[in-house]
Amino acid sequence: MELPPQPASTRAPKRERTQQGRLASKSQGSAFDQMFGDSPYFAFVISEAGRLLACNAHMHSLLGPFADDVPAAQLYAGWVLPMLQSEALPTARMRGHWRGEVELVGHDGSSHPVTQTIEWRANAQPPSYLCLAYPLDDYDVYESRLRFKYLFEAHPQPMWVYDLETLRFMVVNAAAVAQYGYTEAEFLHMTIRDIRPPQEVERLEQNLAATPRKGADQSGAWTHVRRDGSRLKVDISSHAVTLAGRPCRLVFAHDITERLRLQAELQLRGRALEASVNAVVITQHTADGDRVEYANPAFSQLLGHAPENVLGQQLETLLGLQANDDHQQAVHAAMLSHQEVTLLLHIRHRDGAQLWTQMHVAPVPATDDAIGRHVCVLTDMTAILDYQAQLEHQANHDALTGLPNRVLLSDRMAQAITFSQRFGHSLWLVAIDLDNFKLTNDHLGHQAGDELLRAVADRLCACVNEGDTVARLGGDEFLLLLPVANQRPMASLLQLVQQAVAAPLTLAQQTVAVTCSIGVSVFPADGAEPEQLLKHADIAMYRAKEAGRNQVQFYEAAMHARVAERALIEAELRHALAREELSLVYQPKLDLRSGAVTGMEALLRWQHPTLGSVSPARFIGVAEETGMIVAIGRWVLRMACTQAMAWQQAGLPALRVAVNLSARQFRDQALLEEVRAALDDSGLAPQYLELELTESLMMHNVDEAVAAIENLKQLGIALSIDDFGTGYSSLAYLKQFPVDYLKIDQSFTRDMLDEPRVAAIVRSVIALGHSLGFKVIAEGVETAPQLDYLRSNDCDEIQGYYFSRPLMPDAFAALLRSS
Ligand SMILES: Nc1nc2c(ncn2[C@@H]2O[C@H](COP(=O)(O)O[C@H]3[C@@H](O)[C@H](n4cnc5c(=O)[nH]c(N)nc54)O[C@@H]3COP(=O)(O)O)[C@@H](O)[C@H]2O)c(=O)[nH]1
Repeated sequence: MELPPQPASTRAPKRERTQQGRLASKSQGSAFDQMFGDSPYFAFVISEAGRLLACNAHMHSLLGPFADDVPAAQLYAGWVLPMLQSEALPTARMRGHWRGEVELVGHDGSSHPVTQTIEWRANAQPPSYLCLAYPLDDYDVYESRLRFKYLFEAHPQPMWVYDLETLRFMVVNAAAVAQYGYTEAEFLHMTIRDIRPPQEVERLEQNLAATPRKGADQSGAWTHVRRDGSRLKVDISSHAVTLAGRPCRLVFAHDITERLRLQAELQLRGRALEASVNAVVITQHTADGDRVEYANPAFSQLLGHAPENVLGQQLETLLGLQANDDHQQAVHAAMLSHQEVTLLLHIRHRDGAQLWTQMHVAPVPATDDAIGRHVCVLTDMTAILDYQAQLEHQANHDALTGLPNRVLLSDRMAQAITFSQRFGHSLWLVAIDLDNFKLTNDHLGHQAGDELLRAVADRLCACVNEGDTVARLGGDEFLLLLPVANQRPMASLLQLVQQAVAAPLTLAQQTVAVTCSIGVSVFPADGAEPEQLLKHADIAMYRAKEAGRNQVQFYEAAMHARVAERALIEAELRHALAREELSLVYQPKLDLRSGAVTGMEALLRWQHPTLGSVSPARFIGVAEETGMIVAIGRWVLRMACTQAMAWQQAGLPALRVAVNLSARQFRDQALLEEVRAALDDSGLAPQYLELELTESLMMHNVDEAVAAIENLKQLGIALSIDDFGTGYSSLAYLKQFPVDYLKIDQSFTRDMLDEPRVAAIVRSVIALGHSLGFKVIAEGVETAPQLDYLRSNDCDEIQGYYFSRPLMPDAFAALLRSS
């Protein structure tokens, strides 16, 4: 019920009273007029909202006039209003009626103590309170005041009346005593200034100055001080009353300290929600889903919806969840679960972008069991999950080619083995290693090498089916994991892989073709464990390399022994130089026309304490692959020069010593300097040193080989092409090499008398060598017919067991002396 200011005390003109009478008739009908129109009592009707709906003529003439829609509060003295609000109307509403003494006031300020009954008429149109009041006699007044005193005293709301002129407290109730800590007696010696802090006194004075003597009801928030000095915030409502004939004000002081504290706290929490970087949304459960009741700015920002478009919307729609997909169902279940649930959701931004969010759903406890509201906190996990996915990808994939790496391959192998076991299929592991990749890398640069590896990766992927795995294990090693079901044509697949890898490509403006060596192990025949299968595929691949590269080898148990031997050789060879287990033997070369010894080839020997004499065929390849050949070759070069010089110094004929140069040595940047140093340190004149280079070594990168050979040649040494005929030589290139000798490979010498085709090759090589200005020497000459054939076909020199096996230095010196 409102407490509006009381209107000025003026009587209404007759016309208004008539209108007011009509107000009563309109609202309540003639029944009200018939019953109460002429009554000497006050009869009136109050609406539910506290407005005067009708009144009888007695009331209108004595207290009115009343305008339309008058607040009922205007009919009563100020002190009555709290009782009316807190007791009279609620009791009438609850029990049907209420009876008590109140004070009605006329517009002229006249006071009318009355006994009033209030009846709640729920069925009236509109539902309303019917109020009947009749004046009190003196005893009634005394009794009424007594009742008021009790009500005042016992009321839980702190109240007092103060004198408007002296500002002294005239009466205070027990609740005020409790709220402020003063005794009643203390209060009665105080003024209302005494409960104000100094800074509020001026405001009080201004307020009092503005308060008319019998002025309006007032309200406002004030700070008061208790007896102990502590402060409290109070909501004051003050009403003009007359006590002991003096103008006073009745004051209600409602302590709102706690309410303000809670408000401030709520404001703070509200601010925290608004400022939160996490999206917070409150939903209300309805028959058609959970609808947004509140959403903080972070929620709008997360999903790209304008804040005003979010309220009232279905949460699942805003999250962009598809009906009945897993995430939508998870949200739905969480909302019905009555529990706090945390979900990881794939949601959709308004622009369609997919986002990963963690959504914590907390139900807000409702008074009954019904599902009410939920507070949902959404944390954007997109960046962290993307980062995790990136890390996971990096951990499982090769950075250069993007192919699965060894880690992911292990996983896939384990899965594939399980799958193959379950369905009775076999599984092929195909280890692929590029042939001479190192050469490409060194000659064309790492960038070109990387490009080659990427191209090979793409080509391998193009060869296989979905469900196969192409992995890169590092360097130039690739692996295919191929489940074999339904008579898959594996032979043609391997052929396809070989062809795909070997197809020419342009790298660093050069056309390059790289072959590969392939090793295959098969599950379950070659092993049941991933590691074992990998190892066996690897062994087969090494076998393919050993067997001349560019071929496919399937794993066989016997290969294992070869691998073990290779590992042993490698381990022991590392110490061979330091332990002085290496030595050189020398095999003479003869001029076919004169029969004179023209020179000798230095050949390496390894005498191991337990392995015995280890043939170069067993260890040169290992030395080459591991890079040990560089140090060993340097030693051979120095030793051969020193020995040749020693023989010269010993008075033996000055002969040229030939030293084999491996591919690794040839590519070594320090080679030129090492040859120069070997000559300088030994004192051997350059024309007495010959380097034997293999054909394949020279043809790999012709331009670089030509440049390197020219540099060596400028030292004044001789050069020969070893094993000629076993590789591929372009005649166009051959012309460019400033070499001295072509050396016919011993396999041709061996077969030339038995195979006319080989004999024809030998004859062509001799002719070719001569046409290019080279001398031709045949190695591996073991018989007189071989020697005769070579001589009759104009070969220049020979080397072989027919004349001499490779000899120890002393034996070689003896041979020289005797020849
Ligand atoms: N990079 C280096 N390679 C070297 C060095 N020393 C040797 N080798 C290479 O090892 C391969 C095997 O050499 P080896 O066992 O010494 O065999 C050589 C001769 O003993 C053998 N030979 C000579 N005459 C005959 C014969 O009439 N019949 C026959 N069956 N074999 C014979 O031929 C090998 C010489 O070959 P080549 O070098 O091609 O002239 C071999 O490839 C060596 O090159 C070294 O220090 N560094």
